[in-house]
Amino acid sequence: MEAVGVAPAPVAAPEKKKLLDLKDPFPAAANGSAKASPAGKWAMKKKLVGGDAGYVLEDVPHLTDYMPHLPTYPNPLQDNPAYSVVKQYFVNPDDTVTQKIVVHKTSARGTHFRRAGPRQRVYFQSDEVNAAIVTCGGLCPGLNTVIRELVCGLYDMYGVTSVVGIEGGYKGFYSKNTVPLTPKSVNDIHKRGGTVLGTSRGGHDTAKIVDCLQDRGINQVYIIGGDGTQKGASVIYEEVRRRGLKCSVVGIPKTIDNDIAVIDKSFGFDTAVEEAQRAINAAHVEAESAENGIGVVKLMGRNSGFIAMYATLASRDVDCCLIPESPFYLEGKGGLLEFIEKRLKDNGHMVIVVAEGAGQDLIAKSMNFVDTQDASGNKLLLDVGLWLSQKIKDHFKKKPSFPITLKYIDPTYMIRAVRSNASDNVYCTLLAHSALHGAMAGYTGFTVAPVNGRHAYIPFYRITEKQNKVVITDRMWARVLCSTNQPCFLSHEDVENMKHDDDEHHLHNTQLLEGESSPVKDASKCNGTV
Ligand SMILES: Nc1ncnc2c1ncn2[C@@H]1O[C@H](COP(=O)(O)OP(=O)(O)O)[C@@H](O)[C@H]1O
Ligand SMILES: O=P(O)(O)OC[C@H]1O[C@](O)(COP(=O)(O)O)[C@@H](O)[C@@H]1O
Ligand SMILES: [Mg+2]
Repeated sequence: MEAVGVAPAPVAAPEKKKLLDLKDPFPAAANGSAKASPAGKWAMKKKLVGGDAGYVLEDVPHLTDYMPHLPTYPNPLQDNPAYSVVKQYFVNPDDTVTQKIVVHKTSARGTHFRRAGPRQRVYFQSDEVNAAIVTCGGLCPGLNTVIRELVCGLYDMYGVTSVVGIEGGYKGFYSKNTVPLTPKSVNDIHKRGGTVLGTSRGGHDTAKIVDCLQDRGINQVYIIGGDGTQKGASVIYEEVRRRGLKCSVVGIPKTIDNDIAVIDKSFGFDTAVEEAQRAINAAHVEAESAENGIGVVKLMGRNSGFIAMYATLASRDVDCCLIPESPFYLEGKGGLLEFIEKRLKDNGHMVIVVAEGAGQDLIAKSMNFVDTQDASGNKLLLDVGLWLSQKIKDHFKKKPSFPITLKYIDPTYMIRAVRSNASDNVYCTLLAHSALHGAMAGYTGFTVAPVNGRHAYIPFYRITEKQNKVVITDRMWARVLCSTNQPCFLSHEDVENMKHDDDEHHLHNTQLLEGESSPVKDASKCNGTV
């Protein structure tokens, strides 16, 4: 393997591989010795390793990057009867996971991530570990399962008995006492929605959080949360490294919005989509039973319309799905109101699913609204469901010969407050295990998640640099348009511009190959119904 970049500086790598940490600015510091300069100056550098045929490993940091002489120990799992029957239980140190699995014979091998899983040697002795777990941001089905499996996994697989919970999100590090977590105390929590630790927005104070880690001797911290949380975890890692602490900082991605880049899908998303079906069914039953019945359902999805899109595809009762990524308009030819009228004339009823982040520009314009933010800096949204329902009612009021019955259903918090379903539970278990295997093996500054079905350790910057969005020039959105037969609200010119804007996104975030076009791209007829 050869290094990509400049001025490679060899370091003692975890698995005796010749990994090269490029431009590593971190001098090895004694454990606990804080330095004066701010963490920002030590911002995370990429750790890239090149190989044959365009292979690149975007590796994650390791404690030995800045503490090169750490001792290692045999992994206690090798004596665990549950795992002794597993052939090749430990992950081969050379295993990496490819970001793209659709390739041509001439394609470069491209970006890879380090494969998650247990290593033959670990960097912590069982009785040395003091682990902490925190949950941040909005609720999501499966949070309790991840907490449970971290606690039980550390106990059962690594004999770790010191695990504490941080209550109420990031601010809990410096404003609350910790709660001890044991397999007994977490035994049943996966059967409940929410998070037993509590959560919050805002309150991230890097210095105070790392002071807490240092004061309490916490040397593994598991941070469960969405894009905002992972940004917070990244700066905590930088500060931990700057202070030269032996502490693995591990991110576990959470959000029902499914807006986290690179990863296959975030946990709880499936459960939320399933729960959304109940609201859509209700809307459909109500709509079907009334004269010109319209059911409007608002679903979560601040910046990304994945829940609305998947719930629509799963249901097949939806006539129109509106998401933040696809602008729409109400009045005139090709507009939503014209479409509603036509669908009601054809079918006598209809269901509209709208993601909460859709149409925000339209509402703001009609209300002269000033932007406000939540404690984490997320833009507070206007209620598109109420607004849309009112606009539809106003429109049909002007047509007394066309009476409608509209029911607005807002199940927003219901779809994220439920317990996780069976498949999310299994997913959460694997996530937790992958996370703790990584920490025990000395990796740090990473997020764990499946990439093309294989769990991988992903550097924080790849998770936080952009949000995952529905690509409306991609095949999946075309499937929605096809199933609902709704207008795509775009002119030929819009589609052309979008093709250009989405090209980079396509090649980066989807399995499309250079030069390959998606059906909607080709369907530039898309200024009416597709
Ligand atoms: N850029 C950032 N740097 C540090 N901390 C952040 C950043 N953005 C958000 N956070 C913190 O992460 C936590 C969760 O963020 P939030 O956006 O509310 O939810 P989510 O993590 O689900 O996206 C909050 O406590 C917030 O203060
Ligand atoms: O009202 P809250 O708790 O701030 O949450 C609302 C937001 O939380 C979400 O469910 C998820 O957001 P996060 O991933 O940032 O937690 C969004 O869909 C929604 O806009
Ligand atoms: Mg977020």
